[in-house]
Amino acid sequence: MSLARLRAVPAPTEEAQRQDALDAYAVVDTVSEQAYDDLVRLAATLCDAPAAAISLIDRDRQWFKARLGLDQTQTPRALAICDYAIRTPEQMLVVQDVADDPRFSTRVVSLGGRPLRFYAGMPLLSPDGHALGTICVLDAQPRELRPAQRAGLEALARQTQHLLELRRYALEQRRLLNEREAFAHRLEAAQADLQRRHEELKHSASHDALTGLLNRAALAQLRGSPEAMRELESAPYALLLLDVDHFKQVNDRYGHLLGDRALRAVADAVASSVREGDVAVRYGGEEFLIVLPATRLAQAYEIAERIRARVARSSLPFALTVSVGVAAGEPGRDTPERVFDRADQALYRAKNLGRDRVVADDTMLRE
Ligand SMILES: Nc1nc2c(ncn2[C@@H]2O[C@H](COP(=O)(O)OP(=O)(O)OP(=O)(O)O)[C@@H](O)[C@H]2O)c(=O)[nH]1
Repeated sequence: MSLARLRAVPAPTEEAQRQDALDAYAVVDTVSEQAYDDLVRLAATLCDAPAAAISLIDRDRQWFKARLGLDQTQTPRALAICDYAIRTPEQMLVVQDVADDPRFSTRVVSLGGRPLRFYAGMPLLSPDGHALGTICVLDAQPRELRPAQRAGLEALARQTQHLLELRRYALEQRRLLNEREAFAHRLEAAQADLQRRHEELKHSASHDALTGLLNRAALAQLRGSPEAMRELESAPYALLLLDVDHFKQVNDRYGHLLGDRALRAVADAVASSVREGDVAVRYGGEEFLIVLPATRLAQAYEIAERIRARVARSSLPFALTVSVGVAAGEPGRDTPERVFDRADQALYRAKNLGRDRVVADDTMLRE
């Protein structure tokens, strides 16, 4: 081989691809591993050499993944004979006497304090032919390799390549696994987000945005559910129909924002006065319907009074009052619509009697 060919420096793009190939193994600067150490020991024994190494040619240095009889863990690339070896990737580089060869300095590596004289390195290739480094044997005296030793060193180079491939395969598997896990997490998060949006949508379809109480659609759904109606009509129940007094004036005098605040105050008074299982609905603009299952008229009247008193005490910059009509239903006797009509008539009377009051329907007592 000519000197010129040995000196040929790889083109920058070729070198960049070679470096990428080496980086794909993520092996430089990793801890020592028994499998690589064993290959180096085998190389030294086979070639009857005091030193051997698996050398990887990194950007500006050679780094030894495994070494035997060598003092350094790495050297500058410019001093690395292995860097020459990888420029002829398909063949072994043998330097019988480094001291006789003007290309190399004997100070490149030191073998137990003695200068290097003999070098034989077989390039390690990636599957697409990029030379990553070498497996090499070294000696402090000039010499040659027997053909069987050359063949053995070539075989060990192939074994080193297999080891490196296994490493890359394991890394790739881990990367795919991580990717799959990340994807599964993203999917889970997206599903949770979808579920949350679904719940939000379901909530907003059945709740009034201003007050947080149920809306008319939810009431219609309740009315349409035979199961819910059976449950309601299994015991005496009551309905409250509540209307804010002179609410138009509130809006006109104080504006819609304060009007909205007043509606929220009424809703709060309602929500804090009913039990779990009661159904509070914003029925119209300033009208509320409260369904009280298993409740008799007198008890319902008390609840209505409590709501009325709480509204009157709410902290608003103006006085706010409500009128409430109360009616009760007997199972098997009154339809909910009939009870509703009675509550509505009671509310009408409350308004006519001067507002800010609760009026109970007494037709049941009279009938
Ligand atoms: N701020 C606000 N006002 C509303 C809302 N919904 C309905 N209103 C107003 O509520 C008022 C209801 O007025 P009316 O039905 O005339 O009754 P009122 O003024 O309360 O009088 P009485 O019921 O007879 O005491 C109207 O002015 C509506 O514009 C709302 O969501 N926010």
